[in-house]
Amino acid sequence: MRIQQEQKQAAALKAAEYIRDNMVLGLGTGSTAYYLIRRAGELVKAGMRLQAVATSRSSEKLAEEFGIPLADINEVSRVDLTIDGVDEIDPNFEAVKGGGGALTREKITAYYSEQVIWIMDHRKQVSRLGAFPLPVEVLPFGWHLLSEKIHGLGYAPILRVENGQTFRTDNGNYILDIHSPSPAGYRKLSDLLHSYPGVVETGYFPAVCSRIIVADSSEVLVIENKK
Ligand SMILES: O=C[C@H](O)[C@H](O)[C@H](O)COP(=O)(O)O
Repeated sequence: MRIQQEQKQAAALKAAEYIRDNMVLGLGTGSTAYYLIRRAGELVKAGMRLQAVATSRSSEKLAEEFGIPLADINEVSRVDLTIDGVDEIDPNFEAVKGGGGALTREKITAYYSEQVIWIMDHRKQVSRLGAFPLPVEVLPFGWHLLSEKIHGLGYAPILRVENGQTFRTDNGNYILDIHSPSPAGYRKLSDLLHSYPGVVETGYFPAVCSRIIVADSSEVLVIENKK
């Protein structure tokens, strides 16, 4: 476990080398992004001028704790670089995100960022997406009918529960976690889900990253997305 945390930290520290003075920085969410936010705080303390936009309330709190100036995403004219974690990523840089429920804000921030770096320990790399269920953010209104509809298509959506309570995203919505019977099908499934009223966003991320940074027990690899 400790080794895994060290790998997350190593990937985050490498990614922090891409942060430049005066950047508007998108802060990801999760245990890997934690190390990045902490490092960004150190850079600010050392004199770097940064403005950050957070992909979740938890990352916003961390940014405050580490002294990183925050901006509302609706008040910035650009995001230069977003650094975030992933739950699974395949060799084509397609990813599943949203294990922490932050997928919608993460996707918006990633799409409008000049550059995106995904950081991870090597366990996140898979040959095909599918072992991690696809998180789907849905409106509470009508979620049950939507869930039945998805069930009727042959999937098994599970309403996310945390500490005995229905999980609520930072946007006040629910999460359905969907295991796919066809592991290669997350892109198709995501497109289909977008056609249903009540679906806010899915955790399937096309290859929007500029590069990924992967750490294992011996090295930290920077892999460029050349497409
Ligand atoms: O909603 C959460 C995010 O998508 C995270 O980036 C993802 O779950 C990875 O988190 P961690 O770095 O804790 O494994």
